[in-house]
Amino acid sequence: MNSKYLDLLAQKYDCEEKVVTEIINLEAILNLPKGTEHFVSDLHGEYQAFQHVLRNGSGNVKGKIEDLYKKVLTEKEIKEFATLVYYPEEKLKLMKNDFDNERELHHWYTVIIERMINLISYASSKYTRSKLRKALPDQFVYIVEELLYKTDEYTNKEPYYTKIVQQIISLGQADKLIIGLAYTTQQLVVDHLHVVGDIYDRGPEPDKIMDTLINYHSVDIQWGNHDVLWLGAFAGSKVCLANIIRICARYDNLDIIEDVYGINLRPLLNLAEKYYDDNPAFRPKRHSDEKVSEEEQLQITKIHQAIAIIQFKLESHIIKRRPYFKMSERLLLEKIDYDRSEITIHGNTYPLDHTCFATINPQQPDQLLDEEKQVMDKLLFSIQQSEKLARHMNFLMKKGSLYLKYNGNLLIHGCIPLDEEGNMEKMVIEDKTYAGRELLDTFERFLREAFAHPEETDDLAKDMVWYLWSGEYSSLFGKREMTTFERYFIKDKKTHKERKNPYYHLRENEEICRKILAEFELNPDQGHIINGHTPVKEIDGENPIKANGRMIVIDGGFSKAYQSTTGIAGYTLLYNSFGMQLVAHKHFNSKEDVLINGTDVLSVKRLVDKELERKKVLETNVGEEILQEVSILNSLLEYRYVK
Ligand SMILES: O=P(O)(O)OC[C@H]1O[C@](O)(COP(=O)(O)O)[C@@H](O)[C@@H]1O
Ligand SMILES: [Mn+2]
Repeated sequence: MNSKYLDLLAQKYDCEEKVVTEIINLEAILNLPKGTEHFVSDLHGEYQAFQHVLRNGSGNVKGKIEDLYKKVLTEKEIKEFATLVYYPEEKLKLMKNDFDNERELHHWYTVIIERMINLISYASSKYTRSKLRKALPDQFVYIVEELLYKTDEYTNKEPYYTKIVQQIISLGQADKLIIGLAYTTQQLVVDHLHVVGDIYDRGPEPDKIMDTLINYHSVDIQWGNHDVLWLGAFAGSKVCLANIIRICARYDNLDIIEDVYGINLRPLLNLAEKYYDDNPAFRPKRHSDEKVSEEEQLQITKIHQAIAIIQFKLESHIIKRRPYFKMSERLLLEKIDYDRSEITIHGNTYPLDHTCFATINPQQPDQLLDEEKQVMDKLLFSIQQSEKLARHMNFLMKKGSLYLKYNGNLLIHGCIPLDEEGNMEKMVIEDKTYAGRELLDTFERFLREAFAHPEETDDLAKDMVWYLWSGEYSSLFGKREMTTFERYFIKDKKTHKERKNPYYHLRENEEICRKILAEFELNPDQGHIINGHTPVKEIDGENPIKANGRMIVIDGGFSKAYQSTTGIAGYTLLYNSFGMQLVAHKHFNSKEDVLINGTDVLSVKRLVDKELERKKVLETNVGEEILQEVSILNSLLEYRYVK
């Protein structure tokens, strides 16, 4: 090993004992049980529902409480305790109303603090003390450690501990301590979080999800098609930008653009007011619980049309300059007979409804008006200036990838494009042919290049991001063509259908899944493909565990817009040292409902895989890294200290 490097390392480990201690520490960690991984996907801006799943660790918190207290507490007490761990601030407020006097309250504090300490002790039993220390509330580390590690064999210390707890209470610190301990528990029950794509779009609060993830102790993200659309927009792709604004208008979420990310929509509104009117095809989808005034709805409807038409024009430019995208069938504006108000697609002619083509010149239908160009320039300028969006997008890049190999599993939002025979589909990009893993790596390279050059708007990397959103061989889209235009303007529902990539029926087949795992150099006997993107229609009896357990689909639809078709409100997956469990979540009503009624939304847990022997850190990705560190430290020991 390079001696310069070892010299540098020796500055940190400046005596033999330090190196030896670290080696012993790392070796010990390798033999601990593997930490619990938590998989979620398709959050689609549903911050509240996501918070709940995160806070209860997909049922893990309640499970641990039950292990400890099933025999001593009633079901109601267990529910109350669990709710206190999920939402400590709010639940404390509610609980405190129940006590008639201070004495009763103090007694309750004493009991609860002891239970919480027990719970933490249990939940942290597979971690090192140092890891636990990092998870403890800063201001109480010393006190909590005293309480945690009390060995009271000789009962000498009993009064000492009782005194500590009483002091905390009488000094008015009990609430703070309980809140801190609740968050520590939440952190301990899940070691690492995987977000298998689609944080953005449809729901109202993707920004809050991003803030939560930024503050989360350990997370990775596999980008979803909606996430790359946002990345593309921020990175300079105008067509991606038009798309995100269109989707926000469609779902009545323009305040995300305007208020949350501070992007000025005034120029777009002015354009929209000038050329558009009311149009039933473009009215926003209402949030069930919110009322939009008629005036506001009309404004959104106009913006929605203005940005959709800009999007269709811009798409046409990309399709023309990238013939190898093979999307000429999507040059829809050119397939319109503007006099007859008809369109011919795939050889069939359909009447057009609810048209809004005031800015389109039939001779050159994809030409943007100067006003439209200016609006897009201003929007792009504004979006690239947004500090908050910059923070969120940089994090998405830093923690994200198109797919991830983690502890033997393949995590991917969309699909691996396949043909009907199950072969990896090929795509030619600038005269080179790619397929399978290589195609995905190429897509990711383009995305990173696009992000690194926000000043470019029309280069291949930028166009590629849009291809990832809607191209036939995109691993994120997974469908043959996106029929947005048809859904706005053509009645015939046949034209709305988006044909899925054969992957989506072939993934039921174990051999196919094994082949995909092998393509990614993963062990097909042990690995799983963990997929998001397509809602599992449990209502129709669809099983999220496919291909003899090799394939697990965890998009059950956090997205409210999709819950009526799925029948549930999302799947999540837990993978601990004993194996993998799939958790189905029922519809999440509200935080208030949980607080008052203790209704936990998760329902059935299903076993996916059981480990024959408890899995250790040694057998994980983290274990691999630790082994490398140990090897480096051994080199240092030899080079520097062993004479
Ligand atoms: O329901 P909407 O808003 O029309 O969106 C439909 C579009 O969303 C997509 O399903 C992509 O979003 P998902 O990744 O959530 O499936 C497209 O295939 C489709 O064109
Ligand atoms: Mn998706």
